[in-house]
Formats: sequence, structure tokens, C-alpha cells
Amino acid sequence: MSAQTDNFSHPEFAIEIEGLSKTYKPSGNAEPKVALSNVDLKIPRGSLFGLLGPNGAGKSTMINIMAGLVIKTAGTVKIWDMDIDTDGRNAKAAIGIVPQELNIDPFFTPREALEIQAGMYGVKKSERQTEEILKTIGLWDKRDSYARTLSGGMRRRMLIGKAMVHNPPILVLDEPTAGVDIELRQQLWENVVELNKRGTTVLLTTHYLEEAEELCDRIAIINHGQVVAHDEKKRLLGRLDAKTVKLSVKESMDRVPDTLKHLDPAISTDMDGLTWLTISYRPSNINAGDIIQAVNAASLSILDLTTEETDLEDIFLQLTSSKTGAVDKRDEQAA
Ligand SMILES: Nc1ncnc2c1ncn2[C@@H]1O[C@H](COP(=O)(O)OP(=O)(O)OP(=O)(O)O)[C@@H](O)[C@H]1O
Repeated sequence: MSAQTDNFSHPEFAIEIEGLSKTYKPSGNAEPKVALSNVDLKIPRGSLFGLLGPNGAGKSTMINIMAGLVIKTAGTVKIWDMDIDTDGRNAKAAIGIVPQELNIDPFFTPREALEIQAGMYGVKKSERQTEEILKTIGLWDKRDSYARTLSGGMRRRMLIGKAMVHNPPILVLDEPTAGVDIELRQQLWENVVELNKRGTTVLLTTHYLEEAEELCDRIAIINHGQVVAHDEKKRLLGRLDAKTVKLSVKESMDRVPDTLKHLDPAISTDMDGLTWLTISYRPSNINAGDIIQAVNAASLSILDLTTEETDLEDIFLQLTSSKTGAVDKRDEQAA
């Protein structure tokens, strides 16, 4: 099924957040809790956007503000170009939220659950797309089975289906594969990618770095209520200026040759007795070719070579390890 874009315009950004802050009021003697602090975030229409962050970073607060469940302290939020303050009803209609908890009534079948949800959203019977949605989420065969007989992955898909009944152009999935086993996770990923291909803008929050790395085309990392990075996935991965090259050499060695000292290699010997040089370098300063040349120039014969790329985990750790959450907005204009 295609996202309902007919009744909506085609804004450049599916979601536009500016200066968004949320401070939870204290209960008792507790301190007020700043959950979001001056967040700017633009989510392009059509993207499969990953919002990553450690526990307590502010992801759920952001989603709950979009859903109208939490009242923001300051800032503006536009959903499909509609301000949640001045056009809340329409803004809400443009978004379907798949909650984290598997709160499904066990005595309804997928077909019934979708029909009831459509009724709650005031979708006329003639306009309901229950069959199409059930086919899209791969539950057509199970349409008349009680939810209690469905697997965790199927229930999760049923929740996605429920979020789609009013045909919103944006789907927000809060930790969609939490507690779902690896095989079903793969199925769900395929489902989400398919929805995105058909035009739905998808925003997902996740703890699983590999999920964001595999699925998302854009990623924002949030920490301590601030966006610490936001970029296309490719650029984000290319951003950490660090790579490692490992070379095995024919010669055995107990100290670093003088001509290689500037590369600061670590020397190790593997189980087969081969000598390995591990060299970390900054691609912006030197390339692997120069390193190989230097090793050859030190009269060492290279037998084998591997390089280690930066992955999202390196970036995530680098950006979220600081206590204050250093704000790095270098590439935000790319949004
Ligand atoms: N109702 C509330 N009252 C007070 N503080 C809250 C409330 N809800 C959330 N917080 C606090 O605000 C901060 C952000 O929480 P939030 O749930 O948005 O983070 P999160 O990134 O979604 O984390 P998680 O992945 O664990 O759900 C946390 O420090 C949390 O303890």
C-alpha cells in the first residue's frame, strides 16, 4: 500500500523540530529533569531515519511530544508542515506511532484490531484498507487468529498495522525490535524497508546500532537531551577520522624500526608465529598506500593486510561517552 499522500502536501521535511526543550517538573523535593534541551532536527520526507541514543537520552520524550502525549516546555514541532500547537489535529493525523510495549488485546484477531483502530480514528468503512494493510505487514494468513496465538514478531507487526489504519505518511517506531529474536527482527526490518520504499517516511528509535546501520539512510544521535550528531549514514560513518591497518610481515621483530616510529605501530605475534604490525592512522593525514610504502622502505616484506573500518559503534561511543554530551552540529545544515 502507498502512504496517503493524496490528502497531504509534499513538504521537504516530514518532521521539523526547532528549539525543542522539555523539562519535567519535579515531584516532591526532586530536581527538575531536563529531558530535551534546544533540539533542532529536520527529518526529510521519504527518509528512513534512525534516532539513536543511550537510555534516558530523550528519545521517548521527543516521540511523545510528537504524539501529543507530553507537553513540551519550549520550541516548535511541525509534522508534515503542520504545527502541533496550531494545527494539532491534522498534525496528529499525519503520524502513526508504533509504541514500544506490546499492548495488544489478546482476544482480538488482527483483522478486528485494525477495524477497531480505524473506527477510533474515524476512518469511514468504505475508506478502510484493512485487507491491504494486513497483506503489507504479512498477517493476511493470520487475519482471523486471536492475537494471543501470534508470535512476538507477528504482534509487533500487528502494532505497525494498527499505526497505519489512518494511512499516515509518517510512521514512528519506538524500539521496533526490542525483545524480538534475530530471525523475526530480520523480517521486521524487511517490512519496514518495504514500507519506506513505498513512500512512507519512517522514524525509528533503536538501541541496536546494527539496526540503524543496516536500515537507516539518515541517523541522529541524541545524548543528554541534545542532538550530538545528525547526518546521512554514509557521511556519519565516514566522519570518524580513524582507521586501522594490520600488516603481517615475513621478518620477526622485537622493536619498531626507526623509519616506522612516526607511525607508532604495535607489534604482535599470532599463533602461527607471524609478526603483525597494527597501525592506527587518520585518513585525513595519511593513506594506507603511504603506510605500505613506509613498511616496504623499512625492508619488511608484507605477507598479508587487513583494514578495519569505523562502524557506528565507534561513532556512537565517541559522541556519547562525554558526560555533558559535547554538541557537534557540524553537519546539521546537511539536513
Ligand atoms: N514523566 C517524567 N518525569 C520525570 N522525568 C522523566 C519523565 N519521563 C522521562 N523522564 C526523564 O527524562 C529523561 C529522558 O527520558 P526519555 O524516556 O525521553 O529517554 P529515552 O531516550 O527514551 O530513554 P529509553 O531508551 O530508556 O526509553 C530521563 O532522564 C528520564 O528519567
